[in-house]
Amino acid sequence: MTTQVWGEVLQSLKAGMSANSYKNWIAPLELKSLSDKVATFEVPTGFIGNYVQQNFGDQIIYQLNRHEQDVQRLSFSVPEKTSAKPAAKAPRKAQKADDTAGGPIDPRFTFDSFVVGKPNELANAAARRVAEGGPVTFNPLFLYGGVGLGKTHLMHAIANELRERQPELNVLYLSAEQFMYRFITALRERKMMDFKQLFRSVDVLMVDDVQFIAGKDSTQEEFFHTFNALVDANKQIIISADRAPGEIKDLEDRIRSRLQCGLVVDLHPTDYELRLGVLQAKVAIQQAQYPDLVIADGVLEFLAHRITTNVRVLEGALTRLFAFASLVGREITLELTQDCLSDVLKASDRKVTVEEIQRKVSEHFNIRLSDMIGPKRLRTFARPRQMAMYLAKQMTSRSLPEIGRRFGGRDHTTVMHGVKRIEELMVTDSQIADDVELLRRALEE
Ligand SMILES: Nc1ncnc2c1ncn2[C@@H]1O[C@H](COP(=O)(O)OP(=O)(O)OP(=O)(O)O)[C@@H](O)[C@H]1O
Repeated sequence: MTTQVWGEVLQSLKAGMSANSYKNWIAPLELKSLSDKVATFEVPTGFIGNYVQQNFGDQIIYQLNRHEQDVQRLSFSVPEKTSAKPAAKAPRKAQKADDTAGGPIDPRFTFDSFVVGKPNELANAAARRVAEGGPVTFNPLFLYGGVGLGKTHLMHAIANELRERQPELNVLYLSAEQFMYRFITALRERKMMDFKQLFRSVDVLMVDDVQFIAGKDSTQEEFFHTFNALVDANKQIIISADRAPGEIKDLEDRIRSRLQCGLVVDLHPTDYELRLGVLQAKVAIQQAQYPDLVIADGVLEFLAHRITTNVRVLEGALTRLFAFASLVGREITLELTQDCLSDVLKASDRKVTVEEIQRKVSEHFNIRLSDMIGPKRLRTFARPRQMAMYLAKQMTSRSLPEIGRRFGGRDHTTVMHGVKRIEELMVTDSQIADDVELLRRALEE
């Protein structure tokens, strides 16, 4: 397998998991060989190998096969030099653990670079309040929401702001996975006193993706003690998770109730305005890198409508688009966008089908579905039909001939004509523009 293919597999894996999981478990993998349907990786420690096998093994095999590699099993090996003589290495490791107890803070994740809209305004306000570093008013601050909606970004923004305002504060950010990893290492190396001391000496503790410790009894136990010690000492704790405390399964009740004691705020799924805002902000950053690139009108709006999954996917799509356009040296048009991002667009429009669009539009105009699809040319039917064709073109990745087939076997030129007609009317007739927007929103829900 070429490095390029492995690079693509890594990208696919990255898209399917949290940034922390990727960083902690997948990035350290070094593919050594691939033969007899076995992919062999070198890993820094046996623990990582076992962990990856149990938790990500199926995903890795699936993605390898998706990229045309015939793999049925994974094997992990630890290179000689790191596995040998653990006793001799112990002091160095302990030293390193102290230096890098937390994950690094990304300097790009600031409040300035965080775009605020209705879905995240409360979370943003709460995070800002904590970042002011005044007296602890709510403890913990519990941020939750779906994948890629900005939990990690907000936590890093708090850390960045606190470090600037009060550099003397000991701010520790780490993922729940890292917490567990440090805990297990401390147990194994009989360094529990160091571990406890380290975590009890912080002024602000941030633990990302806390749902990860659910079902892991001894880690939960240690987390509980750390949490209590810090709250008792009036130190700020900030926690994030992919769901509300009450919905995390296999979490001990005492931890759950502790987590609910402070302020619990959620990041809602993005809406169109927020997505567009994020895109505009990211474009400004990208254009600093590729100053010659031109982006055609309507491209950002198209992306904001079509990629509704989460901000990470949106951001990834834009980066890819810019890199592609700079390689081919062309303006970013709608066509180029559709070409370059066909897979992302396809994946994110699974939700809306042409049939749903037809149903919604016929309900909206109070006509029968059979009349929309049928041959009648009366404007009462033709206009809604054209609107449904337009929405199908915008909101799904179906080609014009495919759309035509779903509209009673019409030719692709008829669909093209319909789409154009609606585009023209949207400029001159505000009623049509409103109808389209209303329908689009209804379909996105
Ligand atoms: N409102 C926003 N404004 C600007 N960028 C954002 C916003 N929301 C998310 N992002 C960006 O999207 C990407 C994913 O966000 P982040 O890693 O914070 O998500 P998350 O909620 O922690 O996801 P996960 O559960 O996968 O860890 C980051 O690059 C982040 O900067």
